[in-house]
Amino acid sequence: MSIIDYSLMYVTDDRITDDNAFFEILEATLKGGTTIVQLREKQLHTRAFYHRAVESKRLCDLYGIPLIVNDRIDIALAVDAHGVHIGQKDLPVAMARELLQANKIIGLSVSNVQQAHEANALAVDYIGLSPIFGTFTKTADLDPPLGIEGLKVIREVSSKPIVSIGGVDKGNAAEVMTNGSDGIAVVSAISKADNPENATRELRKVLSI
Ligand SMILES: Cc1ncc(COP(=O)(O)OP(=O)(O)O)c(N)n1
Ligand SMILES: Cc1nc(C(=O)O)sc1CCOP(=O)(O)O
Ligand SMILES: [Mg+2]
Repeated sequence: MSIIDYSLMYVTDDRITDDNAFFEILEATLKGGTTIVQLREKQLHTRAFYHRAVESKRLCDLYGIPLIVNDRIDIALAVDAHGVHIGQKDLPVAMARELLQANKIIGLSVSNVQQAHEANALAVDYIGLSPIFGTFTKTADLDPPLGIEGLKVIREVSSKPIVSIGGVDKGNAAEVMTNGSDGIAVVSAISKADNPENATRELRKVLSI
């Protein structure tokens, strides 16, 4: 697989129930230059999730941008996505790697130093540092924010690319990058923007990409 650019990950917003609005925002951020997309659905039943995945893959392919699927390895395989993002309570990484080909991306959530150490020995392509700041987007099962100090500590420990998530926006993205992140993952900074395409361009500017 070609080198993946983790610098700006758009994580889709599962609060958007209307498909037209959902795909309008996805296409806008692709036009604006998002570098990777994570399809994240926590409420949809499998069939509806699959349909969103099929259309998301079509759009991402059109713009030449990799698509990964949150939690659901079956759906990632079904649509030939570029990979998955899994958490500490999802399938173990070793099993995920067995189910996926060696060239698929696996991202793993890391919320403390011990998990960062453990991830070094796992077949993961990047770690999702979660959360870096407070967020209103995800309320259940959220660890305490690590902050910039936590990011610095995990940067020292981790041999993997770090993608920071949680409350990241154009006001703090530069600080997140200069303190050890290889990329940012955002929901609201794009999905709640008046103009998601411009918001994506502004984030790119802040990231100097
Ligand atoms: C880039 C990135 N990092 C962390 C997460 C969180 O994943 P997880 O812990 O599995 O929680 P859910 O997203 O499934 O609620 C992520 N999605 N992306
Ligand atoms: C999907 C997700 N996971 C998180 C974690 O810390 O595990 S925070 C989060 C949502 C991030 O949304 P926003 O960019 O709107 O703050
Ligand atoms: Mg998960």
